[in-house]
Amino acid sequence: MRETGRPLELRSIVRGWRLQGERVALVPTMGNLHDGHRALIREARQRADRVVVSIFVNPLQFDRPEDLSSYPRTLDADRAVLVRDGVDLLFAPDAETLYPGGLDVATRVSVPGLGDLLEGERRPGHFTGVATVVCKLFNLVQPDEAVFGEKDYQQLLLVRRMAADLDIPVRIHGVPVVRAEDGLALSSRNARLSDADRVRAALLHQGLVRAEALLRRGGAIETIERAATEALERVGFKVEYVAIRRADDLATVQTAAMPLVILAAAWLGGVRLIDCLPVA
Ligand SMILES: Nc1ncnc2c1ncn2[C@@H]1O[C@H](COP(=O)(O)OP(=O)(O)OP(=O)(O)O)[C@@H](O)[C@H]1O
Ligand SMILES: CC(C)(CO)[C@@H](O)C(=O)[O-]
Ligand code: BAL
Repeated sequence: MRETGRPLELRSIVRGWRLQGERVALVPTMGNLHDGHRALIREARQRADRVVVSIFVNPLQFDRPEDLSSYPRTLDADRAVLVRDGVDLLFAPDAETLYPGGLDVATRVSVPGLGDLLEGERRPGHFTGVATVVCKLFNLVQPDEAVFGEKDYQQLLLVRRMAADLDIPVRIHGVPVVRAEDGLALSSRNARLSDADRVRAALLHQGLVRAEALLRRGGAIETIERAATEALERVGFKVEYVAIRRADDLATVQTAAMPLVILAAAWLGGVRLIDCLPVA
C-alpha cells in the first residue's frame, strides 16, 4: 500500500492510474477503523480498480472541542487494516495541509435545508465542516466512485446533494449499517462507553426496531416517535431526537408512506450515539 499526506503526490499517483484506464474509488474516514469501515472498503473494491482511503480527523466538523481532542487516533493499527484489506493508497494529510490559512478563513461549502435539520440543528456547523472537507477530498482525489455508511444517514444524503449541486462527477454509494452481535451500530465513539453502558447501548437499536414494527402496524408517526423517546429515556438514555422521516430527503411525514427512515441520536453517560433504520 502506498501512503501520502501530500496533495501533489496524491494527484500524481491517481493520475498514473487514470492513464492506465483504471477507475478510482474513495472511502473517506476519520480513522480508528472497524468492520463498518471495512464494509465500505469492500464495496469500493467492487466498484473500482483502485481504492483510496482517506484518514483525516477534520477539525472543521467538530462542534465540541473535547470531542475533537479525545477522538481516537490509531494510525498504526489503521495502516495494518488497510494493508490487509488490499487498499491501494492511504491519504492521511494533516490539518495544516488541508487548511493552510487556518480554520477561521477557510472557504466553506454549506448545504442549506438538509444541513440544518436533525444532526445539523444539534451540531451547529457540523455539516458545513463535513461538506467542505468531502468537497476538498473529491477535488483532490477526483474519484469515479465514493462510498459512505448509512449509519451517518443524513451525511450520506448531504454528500449526494453537495456533489449534485456542485456538478462533481462522482457516483456516491451507501453501505448498510454494520452492527455488533447485540445490534449496536459499530462506531469509533463506542469505545468511550463504560462496560455497563456498552451493554445498555444495544437498546438504542432495539428501540428503532420496535418503532419500525409499530410503523408497519399503522401507528401514528408522532405517537411512535414519542413512545420510542420515552422508552429510551426510561432505560437511561438522554434522547436528542427520534425522528421518522422520508428516506430520500428527510422531510417530515404525516402518514407512513414508505420509503421512510427512523433516525435517532441519544446520549448514554457522556457518549453521544446515533443510529438509523431504513423502512422500505
Ligand atoms: N457501523 C457502520 N456501518 C456502516 N458504515 C459505517 C459504520 N460506522 C462508520 N461508518 C461509515 O464510515 C465512514 C467514516 O466514518 P467515521 O470514520 O466517522 O467512523 P465512525 O466509527 O462512524 O466514527 P464516529 O464515532 O465518528 O461516528 C462514514 O461514511 C460512516 O458512515
Ligand atoms: C465523511 C467524513 C470522513 C468527513 O470528515 C466524516 O464525516 C466521517 O467519518 O463520517
Ligand atoms: N461519523 C460522522 C462524523 C462525525 O460524527 O463527526
